[in-house]
Amino acid sequence: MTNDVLNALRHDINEIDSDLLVLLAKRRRISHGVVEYKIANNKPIRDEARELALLEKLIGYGKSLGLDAYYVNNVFQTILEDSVLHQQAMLQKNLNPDALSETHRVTYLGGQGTYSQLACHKYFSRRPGKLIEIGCSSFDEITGKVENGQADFGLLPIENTSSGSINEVFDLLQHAQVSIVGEVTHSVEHCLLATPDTELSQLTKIYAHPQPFAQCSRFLQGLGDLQHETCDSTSSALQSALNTPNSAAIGSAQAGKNVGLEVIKSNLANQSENHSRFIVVARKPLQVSKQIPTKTSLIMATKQQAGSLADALMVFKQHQINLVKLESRPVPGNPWEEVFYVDLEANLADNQVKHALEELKEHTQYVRVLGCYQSESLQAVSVNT
Ligand SMILES: O=C(O)C(=O)C[C@]1(C(=O)O)C=C[C@@H](O)C=C1
Repeated sequence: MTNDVLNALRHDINEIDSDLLVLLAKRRRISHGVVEYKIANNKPIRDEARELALLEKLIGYGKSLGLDAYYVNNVFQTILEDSVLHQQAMLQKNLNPDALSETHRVTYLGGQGTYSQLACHKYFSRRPGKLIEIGCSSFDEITGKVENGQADFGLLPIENTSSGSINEVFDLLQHAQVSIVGEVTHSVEHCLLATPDTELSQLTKIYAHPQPFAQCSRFLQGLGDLQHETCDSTSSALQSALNTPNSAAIGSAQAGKNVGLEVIKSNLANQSENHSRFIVVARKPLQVSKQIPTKTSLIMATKQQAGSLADALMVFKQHQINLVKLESRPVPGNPWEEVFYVDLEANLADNQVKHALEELKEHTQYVRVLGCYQSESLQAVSVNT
């Protein structure tokens, strides 16, 4: 094949890709039209029966065109997720017109190319308005900036599929004067990044934030006796690797590229599916529409007596509220006392949640609502392929 033939084929591919983008943008605009109908008629945003019917039809049609079911299903699940999340964000904007203004000042850990920045872009891409980003060097600084009004929103990583809960953030939520107003999940693809021409065998030191160190522990054990230096953020780890010969940092390929570091090894995480969930915090709580899946997060301290946690949890069962997370953390200054973080699959405005919170007071020393927000962990409909 000559170069000209290759160029002609690439030209055709480029044209098809552009056409696909035009169609995707058109589909999204039509989906925005549907949300107006759903607002006016008080219908749930998600229609799983419609999604299933759509996927089955598309998979069948795809087969007739020689496209396999797995491929068609994956492509359209992504399109549907985008459509649902956009519709939900529009609904929320409609319900809280003042909360999302023309510009959002958002603060997160680190800077360019960090996972926090990628998650921030993902979350705010669905919310119209200009984004002003403020990098911070600690979680305390993030909530501090939201509390004192220097930022409208803060983004905090709360859990990861490899390393579990991020305790520092749970502890911060005990006293920070902020409300959880959103969540976003982002896939984390850890790479070992070093200056050009550095070989794995030459490394003597690795820089990273404690979270990537924990999430890549198996890979790091396999490297033997290298020095590990923990950094405040991935951004500072990258800077250190840039300035120290025979060293590397752990971060995303994009973060490395931004500062001139190259990937010398990828897929470092213990689990191949490595995702982090971030919460979005603001000074004031938001209202969440009953037309979308919602989470309510609480913090509670049970009484110091036998069975009090079980009694507290029974309250949720009696009110048929699904509990999706339960985390315990020690109370600073009170050794052996624990507080519990609870995520409920429910809306604070629901009567059963109001009643449950009232009853919970009998079984706890205190309960505080941390926030009620749109749940972005969508469960894809399952299709027989
Ligand atoms: O058909 C609808 O009700 C839509 O809102 C559109 C759409 C889609 O993008 O195809 C989006 C969300 C629903 O869960 C189902 C389908």
